[in-house]
Amino acid sequence: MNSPKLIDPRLELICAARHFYQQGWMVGTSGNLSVRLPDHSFWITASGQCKGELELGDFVRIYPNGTACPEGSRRVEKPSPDVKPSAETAIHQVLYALFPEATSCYHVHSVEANLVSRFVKGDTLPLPPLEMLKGLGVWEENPDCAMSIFDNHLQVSCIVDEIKERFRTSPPQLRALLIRDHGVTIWAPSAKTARNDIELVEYIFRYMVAARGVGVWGVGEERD
Ligand SMILES: CSCCC(=O)C(=O)COP(=O)(O)O
Ligand SMILES: [Zn+2]
Repeated sequence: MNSPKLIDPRLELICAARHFYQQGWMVGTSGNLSVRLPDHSFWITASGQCKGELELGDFVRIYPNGTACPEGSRRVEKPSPDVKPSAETAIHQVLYALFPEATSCYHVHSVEANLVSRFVKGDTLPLPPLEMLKGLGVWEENPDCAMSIFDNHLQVSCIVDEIKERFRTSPPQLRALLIRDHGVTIWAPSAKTARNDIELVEYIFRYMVAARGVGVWGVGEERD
């Protein structure tokens, strides 16, 4: 009997990135995706790669102490010295640390995410009570649901510190956060769920932008 073939988890990230690129959510080199392995290391997209054309060599494996696998070791998982992990690796790291059930973390940049991030000044974005929220685990009649928003900072470590601080004291309603004028990040228990969740949150953002355009009242605005 043949033993089942192990599928390289980077392949799923390559497919997801190509799909998001085609949607216009990972234009150019924007966004980053990671997948966590049973040993708690994770593969993350290398910095500055075109996300529509990723190959197996465009990933870096980060180990629990936060370092990439050392070159020259038997497990060379940094394809060459000039390949650097995503500049936003620390965001993936903090989310994996805060949410141990997460095995995938996806971050994309869409026009709609940036528009809705300006609908409010505060640190949460109320979401319209759409049926789609059920796909994100919100099973309530007329749900009062909001997504956490963080300010964008040039220093990624500042964004990380704010995520750590806020989520430690008040866990988010959804497995998602929005960085203002930047993009959304989701974390999920599987790659399949992560891809689904990105699609759903982007649908909700699109709806919110369209609803504003046709004057639907009160959608995604701060409540009094
Ligand atoms: C043009 S994208 C600017 C950096 C960023 O926000 C991003 O998501 C991609 O950075 P990476 O280092 O992961 O390529
Ligand atoms: Zn980004």
